[in-house]
Amino acid sequence: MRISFLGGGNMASALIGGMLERGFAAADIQVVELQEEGRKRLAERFGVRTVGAVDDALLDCDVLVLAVKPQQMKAALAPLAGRLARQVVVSIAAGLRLADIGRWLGGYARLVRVMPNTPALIGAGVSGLYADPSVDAAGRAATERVLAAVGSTAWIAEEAQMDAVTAVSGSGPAYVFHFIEALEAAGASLGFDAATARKLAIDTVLGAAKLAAGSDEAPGVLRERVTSKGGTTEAALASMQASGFFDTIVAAVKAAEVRGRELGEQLGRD
Ligand SMILES: NC(=O)C1=CN([C@@H]2O[C@H](COP(=O)(O)OP(=O)(O)OC[C@H]3O[C@@H](n4cnc5c(N)ncnc54)[C@H](OP(=O)(O)O)[C@@H]3O)[C@@H](O)[C@H]2O)C=CC1
Ligand SMILES: O=C(O)[C@@H]1CCC=N1
Repeated sequence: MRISFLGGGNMASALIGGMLERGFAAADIQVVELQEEGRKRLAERFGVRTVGAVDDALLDCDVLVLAVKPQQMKAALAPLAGRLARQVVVSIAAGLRLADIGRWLGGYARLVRVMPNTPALIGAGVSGLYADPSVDAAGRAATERVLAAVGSTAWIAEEAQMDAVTAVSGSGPAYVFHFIEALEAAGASLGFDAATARKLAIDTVLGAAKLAAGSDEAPGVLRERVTSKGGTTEAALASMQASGFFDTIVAAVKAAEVRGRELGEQLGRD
């Protein structure tokens, strides 16, 4: 299977790195990227073919992944209009709706909307996938093969729910990194050197996530197991509750979902 990327930034790099780790061949992957520096980095790091503008070789692929920022998409698709025939076009852009992408492509419906996340780089991503009803089983299978190589996948029933996927798992790693930053800062403020504070914070999140992933019990039950009556965790959780930690996270995810819908509506007017 040949895969081409339009845009070679953060997310394309995470996907390509994860795919190569899982046995995809560099010779089957191509990237069109505007930045010369970006092209050099991709070629050196991954050994993939990079070009500065769309060419026929780039379009000779089974799956074309659209990995430019939502605001860049319409302009980036202009050179592709009327040149696609068999490729499954997979957009990973936040917010953008398939109908608008299809229109910008001059009327093309073999489209799948996917929301991956950056842990794809180490094969630990999770992606939500939504296919235009006109995409056949082979097109869905090809898309799933790419994303399953870099993590778990879930087909989403309604395109409108893709903004919620974006808010929960697409942006989600940033929330977790922010939590790690806070735990690390707390450790440092309690006197640990930087390296020790970081190790304690990261290994705690890693261990807790692994425990939750491997357990039949809900995270809330696992939380209760840490929380001894009258102990230290209880004091911390009471402090979190008093400052609205849980509601803050829920509100943040909702803000991301709203922003995704806004992006789709605003950019789709073009
Ligand atoms: N980062 C993440 O965690 C996730 C991102 N996404 C989605 O992935 C997409 C890419 O995000 P991300 O990788 O973070 O963004 P980046 O800005 O890192 O990558 C986009 C790259 O595409 C380049 N580019 C812009 N226009 C064109 C063009 N016409 N042809 C070729 N290359 C072009 C950009 O160049 P320049 O720098 O000059 O603009 C940039 O290098 C977005 O739509 C985002 O919503 C989805 C899931 C997670
Ligand atoms: O922040 C963003 O808009 C993109 C989409 C999900 C993660 N990053």
